[in-house]
Formats: sequence, C-alpha cells, structure tokens
Amino acid sequence: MSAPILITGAGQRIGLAFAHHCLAQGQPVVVSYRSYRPAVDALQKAGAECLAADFSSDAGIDDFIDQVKARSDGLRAIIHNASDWMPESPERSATETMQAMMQVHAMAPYRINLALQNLLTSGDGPRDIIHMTDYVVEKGSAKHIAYAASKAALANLTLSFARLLAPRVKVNSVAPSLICFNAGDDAAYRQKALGKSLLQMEPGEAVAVQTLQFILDNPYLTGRTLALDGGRHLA
Ligand SMILES: NC(=O)C1=CN([C@@H]2O[C@H](COP(=O)(O)OP(=O)(O)OC[C@H]3O[C@@H](n4cnc5c(N)ncnc54)[C@H](OP(=O)(O)O)[C@@H]3O)[C@@H](O)[C@H]2O)C=CC1
Ligand SMILES: Nc1nc2c(c(=O)[nH]1)N=C([C@H](O)[C@@H](O)CO)CN2
Repeated sequence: MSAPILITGAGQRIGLAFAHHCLAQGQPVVVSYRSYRPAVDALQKAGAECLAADFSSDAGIDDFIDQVKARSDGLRAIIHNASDWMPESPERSATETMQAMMQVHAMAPYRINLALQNLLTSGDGPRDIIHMTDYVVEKGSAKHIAYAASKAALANLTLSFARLLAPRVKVNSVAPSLICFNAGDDAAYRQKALGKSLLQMEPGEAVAVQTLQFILDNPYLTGRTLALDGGRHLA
C-alpha cells in the first residue's frame, strides 16, 4: 500500500472533499479534525485514519505529531489545510487574535513539517508539502489583519521548506479567494463577495481538489504559489 497523504483540518469543506477524492483513487489518507462531526465517521468508514487534533496549543501540536509518528512510517504528502478565518473583534484582544492566527497558520505547519520531514523523505516516488494560504497574502485584509499576516507567514514557510527539502520534496502553496461560502453568509455578503472577482462565481471545493491533485502530479513545481481566485487581482 502506498504511503498516506496527511491532511489537516479535514472534518469539513475543502479538506474533507480532498480526503474523499484521494480515497476514491485508492490513495490512503490520514486526517486531523478538531470538532467531531458525522462527516468524520463517514470519512473513517471510507477508509481514512482520523486523528483528533487542536493546534491552538503547542501540546496539541506535539500530540498530533506523536499520533502520526505512531501510525505511519512514511508519508506521500502533507497538506496544511487547517485554518480559522478569525476577524478582528472587540471581544478579543489584538494579542489573542494574532497569537491564535500565528499558532494555527504558522506554528503548526512549521512544527509539523520539521517533525515529520523524515517520514516524507523515506521511500520512493514524489513527495509534497502543500500549504493552503489565501489571496489576501498579496493584498492584505482590513477585517482579517492577523489572519492575513499569518497566511503570509505560511507563504514564506513555503519558500524556506522548498529550499530545505529539495530535491526530495516539493513544497508549494495554493492561494484561494472565494471557494465556498459559509452557512452564515447572508445574501448581501454573498453578492458582494461574488463581485470581487472577474469570474464572479462560487466554484466550490472541486476546484481546490483539482489544484491540489495538479500539484501532486507535477514533478517540476516547487517554491511556488498557485492563485485560485477567479481573476480577483484584475477585478
Ligand atoms: N473556503 C474558502 O472560500 C477559502 C479557503 N481558504 C483556505 O483554504 C483552506 C480550506 O478552507 P475551508 O475548507 O473553508 O476551511 P475551514 O474554515 O472549513 O477550516 C478547515 C478546518 O480547520 C479546522 N481548524 C480550525 N482551527 C483549528 C485548530 N486550531 N486546530 C485544528 N484544526 C483547526 C476546523 O476544524 P473545526 O471545524 O473542527 O473547528 C475546520 O474544519 C483553509 O486553509 C482556508 O484558509 C482560503 C481562501 C478562501
Ligand atoms: N479557514 C477559512 N479561511 C477562509 C475562509 C473560510 O471559510 N475558512 N473563507 C474565506 C473567504 O471565502 C474569502 O476568500 C472571500 O470572502 C477566506 N478564508
């Protein structure tokens, strides 16, 4: 059996869609989830190894690393997808917001990549790390300042880990803009968000799945970011 792909934050949406995509192709997966949902049960039944993990503390990151090491002696890829789209809020201090964003979007991928790099470099065939960043790395965000800064840190980790792990491991980012709305997004927000890109659409998780698979299949991409944003930069 081929080495599994490790996907963080796969309890819903993009991570969940990619996990099912991999399983449908006979590619084993190990996933992290934070909140239990029936979708996690279904993913487990479909053959995924599902590990509970909360990256908001260093102990939570260490525990996840230990769980992965205990279950795998090799990895095909690590997809850092886990994320919290946290806006600035009067209910939270600026320090708390920045610390939470850096913890999940930078500290967790940094610590996990360093701890698990040998699982990637063992064995034959292509090996990948993919960081899910965000279009706002290029432009900033007035309402998600700490979030955008933490995703920019993650984008820089792509460059450093590409240098560190070449030529054995490719390291790339995907920088989406709107992929899929959240349940609480009202009609006014949806209309405004759709108008922010040239293609003016909510493409859904499938386009992220396609992009991730493209990167895994391509032997000549590393240290790069694939923008998945409907032409937002030209709107
Ligand atoms: N969806 C979109 O339109 C866009 C997505 N992206 C990026 O693409 C990726 C996937 O997006 P999407 O599917 O919407 O992601 P979600 O917002 O659904 O988050 C994915 C998962 O991350 C988990 N997570 C959040 N915080 C933590 C934590 N501290 N420790 C462990 N797990 C955590 C959540 O777990 P739980 O649910 O259990 O809390 C959630 O299931 C993300 O990195 C996102 O930033 C970028 C731009 C647009
Ligand atoms: N972790 C998440 N990050 C982001 C999300 C999300 O739902 N979860 N959504 C967005 C928006 O779609 C934005 O790109 C367009 O308004 C950004 N990041």
